[in-house]
Amino acid sequence: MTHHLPAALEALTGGLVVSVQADDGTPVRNVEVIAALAESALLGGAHGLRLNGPDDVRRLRPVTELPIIGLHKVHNGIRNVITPEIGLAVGLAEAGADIIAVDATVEQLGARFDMLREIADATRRPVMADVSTFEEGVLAWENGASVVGTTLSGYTPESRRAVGAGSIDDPDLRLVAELVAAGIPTMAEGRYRTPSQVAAAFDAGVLAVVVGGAITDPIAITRRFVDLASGARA
Ligand SMILES: CC(=O)N[C@H](C=O)[C@@H](O)[C@H](O)[C@H](O)COP(=O)(O)O
Repeated sequence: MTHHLPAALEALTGGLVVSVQADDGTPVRNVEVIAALAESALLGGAHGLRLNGPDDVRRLRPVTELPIIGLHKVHNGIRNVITPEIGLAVGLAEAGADIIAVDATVEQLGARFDMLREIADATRRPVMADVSTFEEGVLAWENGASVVGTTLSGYTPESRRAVGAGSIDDPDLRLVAELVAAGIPTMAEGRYRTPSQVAAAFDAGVLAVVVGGAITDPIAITRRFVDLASGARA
């Protein structure tokens, strides 16, 4: 395995990446609104952005030289799958993404983990493998991923079993620790909601942490406060 850390990942090391995404049909799902949120994140000191779809990547590319992780979500009827086709990955690279995020779950790839290396070769970009379990992280690392993200823990049948008694509301810091212990460059992503959770991931030795909804989803943020309002608790 030839594994050097690509420049775009060097640039993210020790940093916070802000994921700016919105579901179709929500008021935030507008390229200019996404751009405003992303630019705000950059003003706040984000070290990079994670963006869904070539339109958003293309809109933000001239705004920053910091790394952009691009992904292309496709709904498979049950959940969003992340960049399931090589053509979608190439589209993200052409739009200006520095790193391509790919769904690297057994649920999605089955035995086709070599697709990760094909995407890296076709795009000439490092691949971030979004995994849900430790085993998937190892497979992804052995098949050409440059970094592994804990993004999909809790979103596949395999990972829901593994999380078991742990709260599905919390980030999967156990998976983070396992990947780091195996010497795999790791991005902590998925359900990081508080600064202390982010600090815990850095303490565990991750390369970077990705925070999404806690910063960029006003609907989810509002809901969390509303749930604590006395009227809702009655
Ligand atoms: C599961 C899935 O499709 N995750 C997506 C991956 O890009 C995004 O919807 C998440 O917002 C992102 O991973 C950041 O996570 P959080 O928003 O929990 O901080």
